[in-house]
Amino acid sequence: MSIVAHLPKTDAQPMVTFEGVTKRFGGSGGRPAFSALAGVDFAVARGSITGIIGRSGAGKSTLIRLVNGLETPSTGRVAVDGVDVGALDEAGLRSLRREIGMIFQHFNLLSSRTVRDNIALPLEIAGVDARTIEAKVGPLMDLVGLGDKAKRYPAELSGGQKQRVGIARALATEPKLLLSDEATSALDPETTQSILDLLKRINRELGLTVLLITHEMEVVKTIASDVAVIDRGLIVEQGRTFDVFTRPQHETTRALLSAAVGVKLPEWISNDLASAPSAGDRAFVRLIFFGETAFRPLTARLAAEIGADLNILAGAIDEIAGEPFGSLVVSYPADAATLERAGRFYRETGLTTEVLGYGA
Ligand SMILES: Nc1ncnc2c1ncn2[C@@H]1O[C@H](COP(=O)(O)OP(=O)(O)OP(=O)(O)O)[C@@H](O)[C@H]1O
Repeated sequence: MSIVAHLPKTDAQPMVTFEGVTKRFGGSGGRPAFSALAGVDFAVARGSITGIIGRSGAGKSTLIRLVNGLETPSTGRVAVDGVDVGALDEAGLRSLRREIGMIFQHFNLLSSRTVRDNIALPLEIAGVDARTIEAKVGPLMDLVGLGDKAKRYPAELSGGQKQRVGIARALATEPKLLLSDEATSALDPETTQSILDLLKRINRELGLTVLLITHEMEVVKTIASDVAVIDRGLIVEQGRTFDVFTRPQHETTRALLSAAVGVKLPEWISNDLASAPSAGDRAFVRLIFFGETAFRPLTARLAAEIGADLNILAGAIDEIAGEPFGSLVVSYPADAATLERAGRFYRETGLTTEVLGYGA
């Protein structure tokens, strides 16, 4: 066990840390090795809901399997609550896994067991006595809203109800960390929302840290306080969800988010835009409102600054990790005098803008 395990735990100590983690698969029998993780440094803050997003094959599942010791790093170190996962023996891994709950896309319930018995399973495996199990399972069923379904079998439940059983089962051993592997990907939008509400409530009320991997940007946008973007085995961007989603820096993040955040111009306009203005062109600009700017009447002032020739083409108000965020696409003449006036206005007001291009 690592020496870090003996240090006092503070809020500042992350729940999970990845330090220089690489993971290679294969490489035996003359086959080339494949590098699924290429050097990951990353921390999951205690009490956070942290999302990991990335395209298919980017390394999300590998990352999460390293946390509960289903995989071991080729190099580097993964620690959960200060404990080096790679240094644990079988008994150590068993006790670590009791402290980590996991929920899955396809729920992984045992079809021959009732709701109650599915939730009790991890406690039975841990050797907990029948009376304690009885005392724990009832409140767990109530917590996930299935108090009246104890004797039902998985086949009798909807997808959302099955995931609620999965969540109750994951919480049975009172874990400090919940890993979620695409837990809402098989659910419709309304059911997804109710499961996300439940995860948010569990995070808040039980203080449980949640690490989730997903290809659904909406999931991260709705509940994750923090996010990391993984691309070809590397974390290319990480930070508070609001910051990363409103000001994405990396090309992969921008591509993943393009449909999920703010507004887009219709393609028939955006396809024809040039990167520099020609005579008589208009500038197409996205204005982004957040924090203080979300509440100031800046559009009216911009119109006053630019004159009557301001077109509002698209707009949306959104919420990211509980914070309001608005975006507006406008166009105005791209002559030097107007561009200068608009630029001055953006500098003075601190408004965030993105020039989409120039066109007729
Ligand atoms: N056991 C394994 N043996 C060989 N290659 C593997 C193994 N596990 C994963 N890989 C490869 O590592 C890469 C990352 O896989 P991983 O499952 O972590 O990606 P992912 O981001 O979770 O993708 P998805 O969203 O499609 O599940 C993929 O190219 C995958 O084929």
